[in-house]
Amino acid sequence: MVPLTLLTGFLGSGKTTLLNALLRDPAFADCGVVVNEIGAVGVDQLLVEASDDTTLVLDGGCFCCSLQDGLAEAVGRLTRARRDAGLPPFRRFLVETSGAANPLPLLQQLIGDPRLNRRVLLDGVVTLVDGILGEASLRDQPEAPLQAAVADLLVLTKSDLADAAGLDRLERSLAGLNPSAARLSAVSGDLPAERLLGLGPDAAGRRAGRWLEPPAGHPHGHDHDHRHGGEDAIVTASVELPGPLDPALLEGWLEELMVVGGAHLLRLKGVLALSDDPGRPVAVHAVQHLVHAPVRLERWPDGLARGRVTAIARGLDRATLERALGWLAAQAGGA
Ligand SMILES: Nc1nc2c(ncn2[C@@H]2O[C@H](COP(=O)(O)OP(=O)(O)OP(=O)(O)O)[C@@H](O)[C@H]2O)c(=O)[nH]1
Repeated sequence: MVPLTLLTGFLGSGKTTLLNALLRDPAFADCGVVVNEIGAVGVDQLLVEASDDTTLVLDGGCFCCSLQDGLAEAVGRLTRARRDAGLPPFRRFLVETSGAANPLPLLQQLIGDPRLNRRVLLDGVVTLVDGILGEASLRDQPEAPLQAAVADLLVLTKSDLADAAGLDRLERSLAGLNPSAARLSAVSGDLPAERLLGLGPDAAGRRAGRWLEPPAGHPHGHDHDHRHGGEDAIVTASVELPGPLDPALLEGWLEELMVVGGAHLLRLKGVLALSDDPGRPVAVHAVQHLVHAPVRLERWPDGLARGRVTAIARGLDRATLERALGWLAAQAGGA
């Protein structure tokens, strides 16, 4: 399985700038690149500094609407072209979404489309947030809070131009929208490329702790009222699971959650012990109605001593989400 990093973020937030910086780093050698942008002419193709046989620009629409098969086809085409050219296989894929994209359909494709999930494994969603315009985008643009809510890593850009008070407000908004994502600042794509690797739960279990950062200094279940206030607010909840869970019980709980809250669930992530093999926890991952097959880890990840599940939803009452997670925690001997 080839790890795939999804780079998203609102228009002009610095995605192509970061992409180019990453492609110059040895950590991203042998990387296939897919760029999606809306518009008749692929401007970003001119901007992405990579050779033609590693990069594909899809400019006929957006992954989340008219180009629904686009990513699967692009990954397949790049892989075949690489093989036909006698080059070593790609070690990673980087996918840059269009700035106006809703990332949920793309995440669903990565989980549910066999043409993708047999070939690539999501190794993290990296969302860029403009240090100057980010707060306004989160408030005024429906896609921006979705992009932030599904991130594994949030990168604040343009801190060289933004004022400290504004950045602080933005940090707090982001912590509320997505308390379990790590946050970094980058100026013109300048960040340690290594920090973007291993953002998904790898089978060795070393890095799943990164995938599921503990909610950092922010109250659990915080409501966020970015534009979609009231019924459409983004809510989060996170629980610890001290003991193992019965596998059938977890399965039943996930099924029930999908029925009750699937349409509202932006992302559910968890690392937890099952009673059949508590020393080798499983990583669970769901986006809306789609649940990824649990990934069995070889050991407990660094930085994670007990199970944890985090959920982010939109348009679901916070108490309902907390109740659902609380019930699961209680089955695992938690509060
Ligand atoms: N000062 C400053 N400028 C930046 C930074 N990051 C990106 N930029 C500039 O911001 C502008 C937009 O950056 P891009 O990398 O094209 O942003 P994008 O997210 O790919 O844009 P779209 O493809 O239109 O969504 C460019 O002029 C960049 O040079 C930063 O950290 N500081």
